[in-house]
Amino acid sequence: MTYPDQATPPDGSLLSMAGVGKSHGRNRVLHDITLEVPRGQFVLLMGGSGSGKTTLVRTIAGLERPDTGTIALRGDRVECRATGRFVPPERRGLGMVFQDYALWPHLTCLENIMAAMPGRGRDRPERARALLRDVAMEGLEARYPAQLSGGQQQRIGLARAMAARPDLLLLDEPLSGLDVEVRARMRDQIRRLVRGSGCSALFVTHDPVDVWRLADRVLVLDGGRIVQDAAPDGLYSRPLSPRVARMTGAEGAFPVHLSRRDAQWGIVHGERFQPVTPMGVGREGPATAYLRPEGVTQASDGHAARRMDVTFEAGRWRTLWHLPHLDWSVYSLEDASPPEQSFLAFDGRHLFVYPASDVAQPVS
Ligand SMILES: Nc1ncnc2c1ncn2[C@@H]1O[C@H](COP(=O)(O)OP(=O)(O)OP(=O)(O)O)[C@@H](O)[C@H]1O
Repeated sequence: MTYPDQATPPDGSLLSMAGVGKSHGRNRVLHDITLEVPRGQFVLLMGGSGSGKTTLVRTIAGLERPDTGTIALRGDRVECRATGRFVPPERRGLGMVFQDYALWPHLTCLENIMAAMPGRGRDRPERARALLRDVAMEGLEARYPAQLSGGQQQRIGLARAMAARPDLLLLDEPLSGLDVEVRARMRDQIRRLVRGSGCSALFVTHDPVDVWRLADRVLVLDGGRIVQDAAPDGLYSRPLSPRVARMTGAEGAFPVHLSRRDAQWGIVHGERFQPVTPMGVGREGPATAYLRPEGVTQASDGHAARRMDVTFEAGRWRTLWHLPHLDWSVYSLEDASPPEQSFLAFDGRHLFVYPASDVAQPVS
């Protein structure tokens, strides 16, 4: 879909992209990206390495120009290849936080934040201090960037991005490179700041935890195309590709034969008909299955299984089982320490079946 050149984008959209395409030489990096982001929405952008996430964010920022299509912010065109219209990054009213977002080295933390505030209002130091408090950096206002840890620099980068009161914040892997604890804290701060300000965010990440903690909506990019656009619960209940299944905790890939019985899809294991959730497979035949631990329970009429490994995680036993007659290795989550031998049953709502050729690449 593309809008006629002078047409107004749909009402209420903060960001509107239509038919945006981009190539680097012969490498097509973005294909016909068409997207609306309303005000106040937190959008996650996920996808494998090289899927085009950074390029997409950079075209919205105006740091890179697409070859085709239009981009509008607040209803105004900022990029239109057909007319040549181009609004430079500094006039797009966006906040940006990138993984290696450089702070001005010769300015203190407080000065870095104040320098990003438009106008000359007398309340600037006070507002800058409030932002420092928001990112838990009070007391460090006189420090220079070189005197800060990576996580602290990233927090100042976030405060600086918010200083101009943007209505759209672009974040390109702002948490990568931070250790787990700092990452969790920073994630909470981003959530609080973005929610508190009412701005929209477009957040690039490889970390599935971000989906559950931050997103209103998730866009999955593959080969420069948006292949899934869903709320987190939709992503969980209907992962459209093996990659997304893996992002939501499923393991595979098990070769299976998909069958249909009484209008129900399933796989046949000996005498048993195991219901499944078919994803993009419309006929019987060879297929590939992915299973989530939430769909595995011990049951006396289940498949014989041998415990291979067990770890205690967040109050539960995450157990790896081997099922010899299926030759599947699957995880379960147990409330009590599991026995060495047991029987396992599967819940078809967590057992996803894809065309045989679809096998997930690593998530990152
Ligand atoms: N300046 C450039 N010149 C040539 N090719 C480029 C350039 N920038 C990006 N690419 C290519 O475009 C594709 C998409 O890159 P991009 O950085 O947008 O992916 P990504 O999804 O952000 O990846 P990652 O998760 O690894 O950061 C890749 O194949 C990359 O090699």
